[in-house]
Amino acid sequence: MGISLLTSWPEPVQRVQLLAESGLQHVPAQYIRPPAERPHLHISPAAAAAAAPTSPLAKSCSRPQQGGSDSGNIPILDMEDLDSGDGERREAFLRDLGRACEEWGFLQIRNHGVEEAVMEGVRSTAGAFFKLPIAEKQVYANDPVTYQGYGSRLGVSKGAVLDWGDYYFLNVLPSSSRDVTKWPTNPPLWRHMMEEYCKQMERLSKKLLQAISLSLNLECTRSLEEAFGEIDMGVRINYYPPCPQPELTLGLSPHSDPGGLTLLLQDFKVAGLQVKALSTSSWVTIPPILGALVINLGDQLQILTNGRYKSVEHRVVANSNCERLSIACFVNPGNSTVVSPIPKLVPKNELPAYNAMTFNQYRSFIRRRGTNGKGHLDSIASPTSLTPQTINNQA
Ligand SMILES: O=C(O)CCC(=O)C(=O)O
Ligand SMILES: [Fe+2]
Repeated sequence: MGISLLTSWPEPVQRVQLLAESGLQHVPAQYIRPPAERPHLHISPAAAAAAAPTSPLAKSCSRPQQGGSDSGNIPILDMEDLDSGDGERREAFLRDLGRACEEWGFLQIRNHGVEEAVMEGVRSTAGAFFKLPIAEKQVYANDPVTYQGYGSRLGVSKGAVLDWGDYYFLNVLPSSSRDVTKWPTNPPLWRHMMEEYCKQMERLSKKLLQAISLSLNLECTRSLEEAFGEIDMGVRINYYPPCPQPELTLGLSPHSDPGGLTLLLQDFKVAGLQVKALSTSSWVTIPPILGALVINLGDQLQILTNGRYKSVEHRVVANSNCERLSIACFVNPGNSTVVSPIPKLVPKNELPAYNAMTFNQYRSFIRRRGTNGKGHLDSIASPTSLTPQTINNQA
């Protein structure tokens, strides 16, 4: 891992929103994925008709524009079952949670306690930022050292295929990691909404970590929180403009999230997020559900659980007629926390499946290389658990 950090992007940064707004009819070459990585969109004549400019946006956007299965069985859990005081409902919730973490690495939750007004507030102020004049947004342009601010690419590999999306990334916790100069002052409510949203997300993430600890039968409800150490939290607002040729590109390349737990507020009008089902390796769309949150496990939880719970590859498909906005809150182990499998989860007489590493080391590795499916996690699997294929992939 002896590659030094680049302090600026390897090529001039293009804002995808500007490209989209220029009215171009073809996706520029650097956004075109090799045929095997394209999303195989099947746009039916009916969907194409619905996409005509005169049709109501919400009608044509709510339908996923994709091939493969529609929603599969990505579990939807009701957090009231956890809080109800009814022992059986609680047990069933923990069992379903454990199964979701093992079989999908993804779930949706309802009745999670995050106020609707706060979700709506953060969504609308975050969206309003992207509508500001470009010069105002450029003041917050980010760099590949901290990633904080207004960005358009992940990773610094020169010549990499780019994603059809812009984003805004911020460190939120610990407070010492915040760069307040990167917190927009316009829209005026932006800071307040983000602060409130993140507070509620932090509370919810702790509750989820406790529930996940219980689902694993760990000694103590706080086992995972303790393994995380001081929580590191970041938030990324993803903005995907409409795309003239969504069948050639992706809004976000396949990746697993590097951290602990991701709490995602999807765009409730526009589908686009897809998960690579562990059972079939096919891409499954996560349907937007108003008021629900998508929860997914990151690589650090796969490491801590010695591979029992999974961080699963996901991607975002672009959309020909609708913009899409999502807000991902990444809850991670502390920067200097050394993460390795929890001993109780390593079978007797076996070596841990992953080598120990601080979260900071892991993250900087990914920030240099950009998204790479699950290749980063495979690369720290301990030699005993490497398959010939993963070894070849690392070469
Ligand atoms: O936009 C989405 O729905 C997913 C975003 C995502 O996977 C991420 O920000 O890591
Ligand atoms: Fe992600």
